[in-house]
Amino acid sequence: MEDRVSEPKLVLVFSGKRKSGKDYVTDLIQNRLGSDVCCVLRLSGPLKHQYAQEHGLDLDQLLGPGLYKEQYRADMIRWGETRRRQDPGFFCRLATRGAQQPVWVVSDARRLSDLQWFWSEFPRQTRSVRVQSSETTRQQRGWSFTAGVDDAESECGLDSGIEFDWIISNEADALSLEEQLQPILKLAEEAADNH
Ligand SMILES: Nc1ncnc2c1ncn2[C@@H]1O[C@H](COP(=O)(O)OP(=O)(O)O)[C@@H](O)[C@H]1O
Ligand SMILES: C[C@@](O)(CCOP(=O)(O)OP(=O)(O)O)CC(=O)O
Repeated sequence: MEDRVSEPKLVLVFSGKRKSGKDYVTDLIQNRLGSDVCCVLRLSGPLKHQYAQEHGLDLDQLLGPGLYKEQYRADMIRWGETRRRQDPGFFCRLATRGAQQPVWVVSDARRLSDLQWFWSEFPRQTRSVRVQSSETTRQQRGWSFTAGVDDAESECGLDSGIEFDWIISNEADALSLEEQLQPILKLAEEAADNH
């Protein structure tokens, strides 16, 4: 267990394919709860930070949504996997260090080891959420299949074998996100009230 000033009351661990809308949905949750109550934690944050430093790259561009990140994605995946093999909780620990809000929203779990780390560190508080969109919708948002990325563990590691606590369908013709997120927001508000 880490040395922490305070433990989170609720940890919502999100996963989903590229352009399924993980950032969109997790930002929406944070906007609804407010940044005093809820922080969005990205496991890719410390990964990109360290990768940029070691390779002399522009961190801001790696953190952004543009093509720059995509040029380095396959190599970042390989680099991150080497790190995770030595220590599966490495990026989880770095990403959660210093988080003080009662509700943590982790926007980008990709592998079973990511989820296992949260289940093991915060067994009572952790809930898993999957964001799903069709390939057509993801294509409309700019996705196209890239070998070495979309067929790798980084994108497929949580495709099967997990019973997610919630599955959110992020599609124009699905129930509105407001409605789908209602039980999650209710749980988060209760967790924050008991803080
Ligand atoms: N429900 C939605 N309504 C409008 N735009 C959306 C919606 N979901 C996702 N998007 C847009 O699609 C793009 C990809 O979403 P993003 O959250 O970045 O995906 P991911 O983090 O899963 O790769 C972004 O430009 C985002 O604003
Ligand atoms: C090397 C990565 O961490 C890059 C992740 O970058 P983002 O989290 O920005 O990706 P998307 O939101 O899916 O576009 C992937 C990994 O395997 O760890």
